[in-house]
Amino acid sequence: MMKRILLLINTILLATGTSGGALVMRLYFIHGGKRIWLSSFLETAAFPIIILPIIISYIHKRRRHRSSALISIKPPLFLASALIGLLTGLDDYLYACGVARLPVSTFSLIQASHLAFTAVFAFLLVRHRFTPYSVNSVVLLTVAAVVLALRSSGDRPAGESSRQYVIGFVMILAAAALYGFVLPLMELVYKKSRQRITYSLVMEIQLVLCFFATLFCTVGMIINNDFKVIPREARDFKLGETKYYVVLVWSAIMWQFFFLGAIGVIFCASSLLSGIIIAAFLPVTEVLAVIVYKESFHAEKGVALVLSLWGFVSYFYGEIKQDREKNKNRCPETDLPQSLPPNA
Ligand SMILES: Nc1ncnc2[nH]cnc12
Repeated sequence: MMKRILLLINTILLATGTSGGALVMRLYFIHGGKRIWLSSFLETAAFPIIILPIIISYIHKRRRHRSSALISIKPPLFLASALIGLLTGLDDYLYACGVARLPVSTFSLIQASHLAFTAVFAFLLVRHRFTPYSVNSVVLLTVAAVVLALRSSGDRPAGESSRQYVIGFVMILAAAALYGFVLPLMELVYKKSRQRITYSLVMEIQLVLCFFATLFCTVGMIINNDFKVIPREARDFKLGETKYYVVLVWSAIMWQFFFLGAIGVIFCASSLLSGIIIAAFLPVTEVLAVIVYKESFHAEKGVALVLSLWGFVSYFYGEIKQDREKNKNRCPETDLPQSLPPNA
């Protein structure tokens, strides 16, 4: 029961973060923001906010066991999280390059390949067992993103050279592949860990991961002089100086939700489900962009939204069905030996 509540909370965090983060990042670029390293830095820079829930969880633990430590992460898990953090830092940079350079539709198409990469790596790294429902869900979500991208022809942003466009394309594809690798890698780390993984340990992992990703992007910002440019960029920001800083702060908070949600969903369910939620909320982001940024609405966005909701529901229906069958098999009256796992 507790795991179900945690799954719900983390799904909400991931969904809010994936849509909100992308929308706020786009707001930054639309209104005159240009710094790619700064944007990637913001993806993980709000990591100190995670210290608060870690302390709350520690106070709870102390009530039950006087000997509990504030930080329980051991060196092997720390090292693995640090390594995944560095990969995430690189991924953040690639992702920000794509968001800055590509029109939304092309970006969506390539983002969709993210789910395919996650599915392949989940199979290779953690031997994820697919059910007809999860396969159906992956296919529907991929089709949804392709539909979204059908309008991409000829919508290269004004003033952008084709070389810049190709660079953006390659960068976002690399980000999709890398993040499609990182999610199952995290699942593998949970599986192989000698330490028992609890949710408070997941938050510690998030802290270490985001610290190293931020460190990676800080180096990029220093080399590119981003820190010095911030006051000037704020003065020139089309929405005004104060709003510039508000946008930066909200971007950091939204992305923190995204990353905690992603590794939290892996803890409660699987890396594939994280990928499915990210893909399912892609059309939601597009429809929200129509509402809040008055971007043009076309039928493809509506169709993509319906397909992705269908894919999302299909996945959960399969899970619920599998759960029910498992429970039925445990029931004494139907106590026949089951040689085949449900939905195999
Ligand atoms: N760094 C990132 N942030 C948000 N979404 C992503 N998808 C792939 N990489 C990502």
